[in-house]
Amino acid sequence: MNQTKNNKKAFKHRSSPSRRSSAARPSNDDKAGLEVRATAAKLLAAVVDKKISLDGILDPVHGNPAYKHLNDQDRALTRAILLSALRHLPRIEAALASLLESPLPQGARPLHHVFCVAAAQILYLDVPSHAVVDLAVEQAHRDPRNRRFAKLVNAVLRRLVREKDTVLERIAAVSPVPDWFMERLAAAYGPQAAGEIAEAQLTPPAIDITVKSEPQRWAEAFGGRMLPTGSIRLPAFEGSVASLAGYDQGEWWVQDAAASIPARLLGDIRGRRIADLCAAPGGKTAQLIVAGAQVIAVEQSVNRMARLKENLDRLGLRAQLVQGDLFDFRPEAPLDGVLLDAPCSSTGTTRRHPDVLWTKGPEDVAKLAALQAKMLRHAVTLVRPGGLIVFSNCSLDPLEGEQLVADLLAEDHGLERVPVEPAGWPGLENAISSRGEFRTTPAMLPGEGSSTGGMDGFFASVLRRR
Ligand SMILES: C[S@@+](CC[C@H](N)C(=O)[O-])C[C@H]1O[C@@H](n2cnc3c(N)ncnc32)[C@H](O)[C@@H]1O
Repeated sequence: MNQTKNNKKAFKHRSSPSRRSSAARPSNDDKAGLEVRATAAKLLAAVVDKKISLDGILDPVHGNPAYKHLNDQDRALTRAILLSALRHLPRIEAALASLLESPLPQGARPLHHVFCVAAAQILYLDVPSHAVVDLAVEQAHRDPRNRRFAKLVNAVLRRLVREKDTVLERIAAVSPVPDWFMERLAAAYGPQAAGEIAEAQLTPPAIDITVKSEPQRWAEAFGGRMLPTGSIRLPAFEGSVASLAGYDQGEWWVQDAAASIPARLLGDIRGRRIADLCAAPGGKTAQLIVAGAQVIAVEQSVNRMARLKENLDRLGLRAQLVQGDLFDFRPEAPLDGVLLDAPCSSTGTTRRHPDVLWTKGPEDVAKLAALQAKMLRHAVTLVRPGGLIVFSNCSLDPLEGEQLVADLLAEDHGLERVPVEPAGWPGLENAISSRGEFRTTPAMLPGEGSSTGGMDGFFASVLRRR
């Protein structure tokens, strides 16, 4: 009750930095901390309010200037705060709402983001809580839009620190994903599985790699876990993957276990002419080349094609590179197979890209599904009779997967589905549907010992041209 009174007063209170004692002012050491928090709040606003993708904002070359200006350590902290805030946003908002007597004034979005950035650290990150509160209060003081709420920030966040355990218990029942996404998950997978998928997306993913050869030897060398799918799951480590053994020598590449399956569904492709129609950054192109195919990699984006080329160069692999729109791509002769790993809503990758759920909505799913259907109809025309088409993407939505393929088959393009055979992967028994399609979710693949479980949500279907 006392707290409530304080909050009420704090709404009315106005203070200016000049009225505060010098002891309350931040030291030089805190300046970097303040810059990190201010940048995190600004970037959270860009994602949530302006629907800008986090990958674009955090791009080391083309990204947000305030972020690029930070040193490596501060960038890492900013990124960790943002990922945590976005992963847990509905629960953070519920926690704050339970401590505020009345909702923040309309239009107080900058204040909302200051609160969310601080609460993400207090509830979910290993950062000293008193420092988080002090920095948030100072941050509020420094922004004319938030200055009059500085006391409220102080009161609410101190209470959050004191009551952290009870608050965490209280918000555990709050759905961790936005309503639109939970509704779609529940409609597709049923309420229980939808809840499990939503919870699974809260766990940051482990790093999986695909090796050119000798997976068992590499698994032992890294102390990693050999996954039933053939990928190696690395143990937790600090630092960059580029510093690990075999990276410079091009022995392996980073690729989620689920993402490594679609290319393999083309079967024995030694000597076959295969086009990878949406190729960059090239994880699946590399798999097709290593499997012995003559590969044509088609990619529309100039920047992403440059990245694909860099990746193949590092791996010492060669493909014919075609930079351009796949709708303009016509091979000289019909192909033996195509892989269409189409651009999608990416809702299967929310463990690493939690911003997706805040930057995209049901209308994007529908738009992307329509584009994918158009791409798939074109892809079909590129293969010879008897040739295979693998259609895949990392969406969890049937509109971009099961439904899309069923609609295409109903149109009759002279196509038949080739059922994917159950592979007998322990822990992944449900990854092949009764229709013979590959479907994973982040809730699949249990953890083992200290090795994290989970995998990206992926869909893949194999079609044959009659
Ligand atoms: C899901 S990503 C592909 C990932 C890739 N297959 C891999 O495993 O590394 C989709 C790619 O399709 C590309 N793309 C989108 N529209 C395209 C089009 N009309 N023609 C060719 N590429 C396109 C995007 O630029 C993006 O790189």
